[in-house]
Amino acid sequence: MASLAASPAFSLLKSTKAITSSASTRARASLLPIPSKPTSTRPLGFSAVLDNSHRFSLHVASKVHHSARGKGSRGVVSMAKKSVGDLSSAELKGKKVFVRADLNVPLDDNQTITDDTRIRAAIPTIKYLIDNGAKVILSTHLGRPKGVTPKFSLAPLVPRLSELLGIEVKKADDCIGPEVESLVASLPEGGVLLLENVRFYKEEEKNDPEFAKKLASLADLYVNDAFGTAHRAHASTEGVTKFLKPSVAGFLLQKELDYLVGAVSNPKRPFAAIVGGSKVSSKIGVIESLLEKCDILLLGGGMIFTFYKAQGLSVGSSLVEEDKLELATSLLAKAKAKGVSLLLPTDVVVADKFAPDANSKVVPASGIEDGWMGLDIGPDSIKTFNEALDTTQTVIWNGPMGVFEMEKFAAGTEAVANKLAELSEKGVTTIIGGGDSVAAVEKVGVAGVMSHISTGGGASLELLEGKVLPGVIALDEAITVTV
Ligand SMILES: Nc1ncnc2c1ncn2[C@@H]1O[C@H](COP(=O)(O)OP(=O)(O)OP(=O)(O)O)[C@@H](O)[C@H]1O
Ligand SMILES: O=C(O)[C@H](O)COP(=O)(O)O
Repeated sequence: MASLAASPAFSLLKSTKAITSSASTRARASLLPIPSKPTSTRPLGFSAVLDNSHRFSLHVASKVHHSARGKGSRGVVSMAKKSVGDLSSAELKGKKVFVRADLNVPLDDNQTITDDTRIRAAIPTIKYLIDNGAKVILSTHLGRPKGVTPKFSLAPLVPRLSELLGIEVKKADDCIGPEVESLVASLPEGGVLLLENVRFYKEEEKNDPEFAKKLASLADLYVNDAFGTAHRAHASTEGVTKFLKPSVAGFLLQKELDYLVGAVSNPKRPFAAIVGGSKVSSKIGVIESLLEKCDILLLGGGMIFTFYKAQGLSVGSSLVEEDKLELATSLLAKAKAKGVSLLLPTDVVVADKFAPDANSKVVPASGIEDGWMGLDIGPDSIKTFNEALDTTQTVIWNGPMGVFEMEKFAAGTEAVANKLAELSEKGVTTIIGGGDSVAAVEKVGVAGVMSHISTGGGASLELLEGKVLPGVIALDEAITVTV
């Protein structure tokens, strides 16, 4: 951490506070005290805790009504989302269950699935329903079609789904209407019918109530397991819940919430966040939200040059968002005020052009010359990041450290992937928050050892920003009261 570490600016960024000092405060802050007299006017707010069984609970402050309690008494009303696992065999046997999954998988020009992660992730919920004698009506979107578009048909998904489920999955050519209704009527217990791409109807994305009602009319109850689409208020993710009860969360949705909300809001500490990617502008919300929760924040990727420039360093022709210099300064100040140890890379790999065959060299953060652009973090930074990560118990990662698509600039991203794999094997909770970081851990071949890899890009970013997802909030609550 040679030059930058020695600079006054850098030392200001380092926390002087013991890393664990705020842990208990933060844990307490995530509990809602039961008020001493009845109230219906508490401010709107959300917080999340993991209970002893590691189950995510969403606390909806605005909806809490309590009877009088003695002054000073504390308790928690847990409004966890009801899960498909809460439904017994008796409640499921013979029932038609509308399952919204996110099977929006990449297909190549031959209509071959190039990554089946999302299909595999949807299997536990479907299997649970099959094993309990339900009739599964499976729905998803694929791509962003404008009307009926053959290349976005779900037909290529059927063989893989059938193989993974070990049964012959039937497919409908539509997602509503008489043909679908008759296929549903002939569905046996334990059978699966895949409806055609729900986005073939523009009413889906418009969250049209009449369309939602038609989808709902096919089934007796609703399971949302489409985490990747939970940030969309669409007919099959949100509208349908108004017509189908119960409406519950699938196992994948539950797991995503457990990690991206539960483990992040109430982490084993020290808790580090690693944020990279191209631009600071697309990660402002995530950084601000994580600054409230983490002990260590490591920044990498193209966004670091905006931070460098804000500190008066030369950045050559590196990616810089000129209109975000003040924001970068304020984020650094915020980290300091919050006692978060924020580490910026102290050296970078620079290139003379944005190309795989560019000339490259390693320079200190303060040594980027005109005509050169930073495309990866350097070896000193990797070492310092690794040392910081060695102290942690929970790590969340979103966004690559460099232009990892080009071999010459992939070392920083691959080093983080390998470090997280090593930590995960030692029992540290490691969460990969979607997007390109997922591609990076897959490229390095360490995806299997991470505690959690999110199946949602936009949805995981929104959750990490602290937003409430429409597809989640619409589901039934399983209210438990703990005093
Ligand atoms: N120093 C850099 N200069 C320019 N681009 C960079 C740099 N470092 C990383 N990138 C690019 O940033 C892109 C990823 O940024 P993005 O903000 O989209 O991250 P993400 O959140 O992981 O991805 P997604 O948008 O898919 O969720 C990669 O394509 C990578 O090549
Ligand atoms: O791939 C995704 O992020 C989800 O399937 C959501 O797709 P969308 O961005 O087209 O809504």
